[in-house]
Amino acid sequence: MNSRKQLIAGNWKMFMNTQQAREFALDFQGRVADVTDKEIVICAPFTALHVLKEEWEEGIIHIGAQDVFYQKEGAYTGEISPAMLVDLACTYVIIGHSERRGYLKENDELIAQKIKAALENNLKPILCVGENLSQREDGKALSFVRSQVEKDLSELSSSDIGKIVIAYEPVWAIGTGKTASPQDAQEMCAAIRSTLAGIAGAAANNIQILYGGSVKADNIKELTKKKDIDGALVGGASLDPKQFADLIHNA
Ligand SMILES: O=C(CO)COP(=O)(O)O
Repeated sequence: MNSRKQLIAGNWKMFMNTQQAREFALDFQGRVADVTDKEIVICAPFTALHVLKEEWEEGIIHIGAQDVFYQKEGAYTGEISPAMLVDLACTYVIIGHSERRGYLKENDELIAQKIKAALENNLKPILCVGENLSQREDGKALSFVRSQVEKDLSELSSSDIGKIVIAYEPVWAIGTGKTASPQDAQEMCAAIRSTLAGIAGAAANNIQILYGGSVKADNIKELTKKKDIDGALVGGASLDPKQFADLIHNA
């Protein structure tokens, strides 16, 4: 038996200005007010976080950011510290998304530092891992993702590893309408769990592992039915309150 609750997180990426965020916030909260068996998170752009704090701070919807820096404060132009996110009522933060690894050249060492800093400030990291298409076609997906997990968690104690969330997001499935098959997604999430067990022991059993990549209201159920898939990290389908609420209800 495990104590894993389903977690459905939206990643708004670089969408939603403050007015759109407010309209979403007001509409969405009523649509999911009945959801008690799942955790719901919206990871908004930094510029919209204060709006979600104003609308949701007392509610059931958790607020998250999409990145964080690893220093407490200082001369780091353009960066945002973990404490600044806590000040904006964030409890989650996405770290190591493939778009940042790709466009911003973030490497495993930097990602490991960010995870450690987030945990020191009681922010729950959602660590994103996943292979690209050529790694999948070459049969290297499992070994690549396993090594990402090991490197990105290398700075952490076993008890800290127990506090994180992992999102398996195959790069080729993001924003493409191509979802990994439930079998392939399950195989990878099980491999991630066994890697976690290797480094953190029994804590691995309670770590939420999400799938991400073209998740929609009509394909979520077949994914979350799988034993090691504990929810989803959702991009495009989290931008519309009705669509995202339907997805959560179907999960
Ligand atoms: O990258 C993702 C979430 O972090 C997935 O995006 P899509 O759901 O738009 O494919």
